[in-house]
Amino acid sequence: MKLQIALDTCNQKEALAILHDVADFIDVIEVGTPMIIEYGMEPVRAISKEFPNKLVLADTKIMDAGEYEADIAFKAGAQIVTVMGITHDETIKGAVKAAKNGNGKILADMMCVQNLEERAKELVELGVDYICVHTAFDVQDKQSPFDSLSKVQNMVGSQHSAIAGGINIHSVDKVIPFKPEIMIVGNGITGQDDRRKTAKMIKQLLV
Ligand SMILES: O=C([C@H](O)CO)[C@H](O)[C@H](O)COP(=O)(O)O
Repeated sequence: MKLQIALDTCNQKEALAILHDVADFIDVIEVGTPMIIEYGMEPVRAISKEFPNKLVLADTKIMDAGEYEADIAFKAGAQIVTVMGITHDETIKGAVKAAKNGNGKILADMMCVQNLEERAKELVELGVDYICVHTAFDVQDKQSPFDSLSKVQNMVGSQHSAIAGGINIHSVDKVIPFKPEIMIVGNGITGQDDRRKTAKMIKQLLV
């Protein structure tokens, strides 16, 4: 199980400082969507250069122009790029093509997908590597991603599954029994007073 840190609401300097603090316990570094909206691919370039031994994920949440947009992120140094699972198959196929050309992987974000199991199966058949059940920031006070994880795993297996959305040290135990390939934690690490200690504790729970 890989631990992915989501860097959402920081600038590049802050992101690098957080990463130097916690990198020992992190497998995948996510340059989050808010960061990409504010700074483009620059943090992806800088972080992949600074941490060549970590996987870097660009949370582009691609909805259209799959090949063109995914290609931009792979060329900037990302090894994993995200696309919205709800979008057109043509967009998914384009992103998968860019991943093949860039020797990278695609993670599909299942936010807003209603037919979760059916769509997860289709996406893996289209060549998507990871299916991520995800509770959006904006609805985390009333929803959680935990129940969706087993549904996805029943269709595509744990090796293709990922989970995100409000996970923290107190809720990790709801994820561990399912052993998804990637568990994503944003504010549950970045928003803590002692980020290094929190990241270490979470990572220790995963192995
Ligand atoms: O993808 C995310 C969100 O949609 C904002 O772009 C977050 O990176 C993801 O939810 C993980 O962050 P936390 O919910 O703070 O753990």
